[in-house]
Amino acid sequence: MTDEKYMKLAIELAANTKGQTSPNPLVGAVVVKDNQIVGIGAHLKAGQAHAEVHAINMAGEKAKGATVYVTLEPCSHFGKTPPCADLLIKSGVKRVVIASTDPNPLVAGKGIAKLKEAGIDVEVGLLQKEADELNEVFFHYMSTGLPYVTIKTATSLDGKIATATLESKWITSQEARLDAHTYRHQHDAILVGVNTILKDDPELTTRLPQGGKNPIRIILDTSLRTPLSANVVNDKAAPTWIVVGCNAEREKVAAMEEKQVEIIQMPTEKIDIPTLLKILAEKGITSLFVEGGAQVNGSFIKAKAVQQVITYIAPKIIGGESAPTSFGGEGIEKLSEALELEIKSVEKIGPDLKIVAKRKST
Ligand SMILES: Nc1c(/N=C/[C@@H](O)[C@H](O)[C@H](O)COP(=O)(O)O)[nH]c(=O)[nH]c1=O
Ligand SMILES: [Zn+2]
Repeated sequence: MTDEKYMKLAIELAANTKGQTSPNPLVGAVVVKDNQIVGIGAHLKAGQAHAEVHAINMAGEKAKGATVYVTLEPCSHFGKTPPCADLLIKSGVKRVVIASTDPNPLVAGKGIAKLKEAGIDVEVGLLQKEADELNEVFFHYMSTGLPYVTIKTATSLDGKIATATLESKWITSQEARLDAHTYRHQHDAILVGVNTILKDDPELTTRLPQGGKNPIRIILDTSLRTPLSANVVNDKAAPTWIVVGCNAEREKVAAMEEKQVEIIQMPTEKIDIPTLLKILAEKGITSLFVEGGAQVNGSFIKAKAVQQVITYIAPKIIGGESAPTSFGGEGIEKLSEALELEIKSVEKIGPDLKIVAKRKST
């Protein structure tokens, strides 16, 4: 098998733990000796063993003189677990092939330097593009200190998210709605505006046939209009945080806290998205799934606080100039101010279309 084939396996191992490792990166490792795979591993959960540890443990004695393929530069600092670079040196591997270098300024290049000093043959950059894409959330969070934001919209062919009388259930198909739940599993938190709570009383949980992690539920609700009877307040299916302005009534705040809802009070009357993102990042949110509605989506676009937009389009025409579209707010005047993205994929999901678009990497 060529180097590429082993690195593809390591990337595959990492890709399959998506949604499990946050706030840590996705990492896969494969140990090969005399053209035989003698150990494989992936980082499974933050705080637990790194991918290299699982793979080297599985290889045992066979690690001596072996080649290790790892999707991210081995760590060289004492985090929750001892450094992988030291483990690789101790286990006597001969060669280490790395896809991505670590973006964390504290570690970048240190792991590679340690391995080279120990006389290990190190090669960097094999399938780096695929491996970097895998960790776009982790790299974004490390380099900006802010959560990676995905906005999901679901519209008719003519771009409406509801009729003029605000009926919206359902525009897209069951298959498309189910597909969106994969992103709920993969993101640390899901965010909607209070209008969605008042209109749909949603659960905002991950209901995939194969199961999945429920994201933390974040509600933007400046004057705390979320009813105490709402699903997200009572079902205890996941933590619920409600973001309010500084003028939210103290009694309402107290009543919500009584029900174990966490209230995030902004220092300003209105909710400022960039300030909110900093607060969420400090609370460990590395990825945020924004499911609208139009007003909330509009505020994220205005703040240019989005990395990925996922649009589901149903082959239906709703019409009506007052029927709402995906992005509310005042919008832009000049086309040159439009948020530029690039389309990454277009696919059919049941009768609907799914378009994934991403911000051009700056
Ligand atoms: N109206 C539609 C959607 N609407 C999305 C949100 O407005 C819903 O309140 C939210 O998905 C409900 O979450 P739940 O209670 O956890 O199921 N989303 C879609 O993909 N297609 C639609 O046609
Ligand atoms: Zn490590």
